[in-house]
Amino acid sequence: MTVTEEVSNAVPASPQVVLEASGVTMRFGGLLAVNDVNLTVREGEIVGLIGPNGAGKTTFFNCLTGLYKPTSGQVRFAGKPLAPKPTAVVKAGMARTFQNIRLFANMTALENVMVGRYCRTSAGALTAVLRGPKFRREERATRARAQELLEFVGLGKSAEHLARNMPYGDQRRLEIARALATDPKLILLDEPTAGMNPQETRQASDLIFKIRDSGLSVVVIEHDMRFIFNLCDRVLCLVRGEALVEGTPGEVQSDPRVIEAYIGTGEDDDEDDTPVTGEEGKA
Ligand SMILES: Nc1ncnc2c1ncn2[C@@H]1O[C@H](COP(=O)(O)OP(=O)(O)OP(=O)(O)O)[C@@H](O)[C@H]1O
Repeated sequence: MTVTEEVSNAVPASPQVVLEASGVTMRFGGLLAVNDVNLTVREGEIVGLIGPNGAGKTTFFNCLTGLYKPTSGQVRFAGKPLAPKPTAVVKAGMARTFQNIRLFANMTALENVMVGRYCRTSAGALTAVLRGPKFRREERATRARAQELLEFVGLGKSAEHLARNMPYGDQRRLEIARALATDPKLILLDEPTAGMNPQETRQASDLIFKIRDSGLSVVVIEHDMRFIFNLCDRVLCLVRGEALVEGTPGEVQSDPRVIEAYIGTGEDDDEDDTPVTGEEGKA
């Protein structure tokens, strides 16, 4: 067999596992908010986390990102156990946004992104106070990178706008830019389209594809089913803290247990979040 034949017959290497959560459980007193949930995220994947209100999605996110120390279970990131501390999680290469916007309202868009960048700069407190050459060099680089990220998310022209004066959809993009400033390998987005109009939602979807194409993995919580099923490679549905179904969007959206979980809550009464089936889901 020639070398060429050997190469062409080789099984393509499967993408590396970035995040591995096993048996994650979180109790609040007598309430079991997350029960023995597993999740694997590979390089370049977009994974959706769905479930009715109170299913445990945000609690699970908080366990993954070090805000909560799970009652039991383990989170491994890039092959290593992850300390349940937000700073360690960010340093390891995981960034997130929150369900409610958490920007520095009285800072400009550029300054907000620069704050995200500081976890990757090395100037200590003394250097910062003395404002020596090293500090000034790093500050210039931080500013340039922040501007680059604003352009990436489509906010290049808003750099000097105060965060509080920006339209809602732009504030959400700004949060994403700030999270990207930490140089993550994986970004977790908690309801990135909440409160957005259909045009902003489409733009959010394009932005997430662009983030994935730049080499990151993405985990996203959303109630908007069309958004999730058109975006994700894989979807995990949580119900009452437990993993109900995990699979491709096609598998999850047609699973009767998922449909029942949503209809049972009456959540789709006035929101457009009924699981959609077949071609209906392909916007
Ligand atoms: N800090 C906390 N202390 C006590 N109970 C909590 C806490 N955080 C969440 N819970 C409870 O845990 C359960 C899961 O809540 P969680 O916010 O994770 O659900 P969710 O799926 O993100 O819901 P939603 O879609 O409404 O945001 C709920 O019953 C909630 O009331």
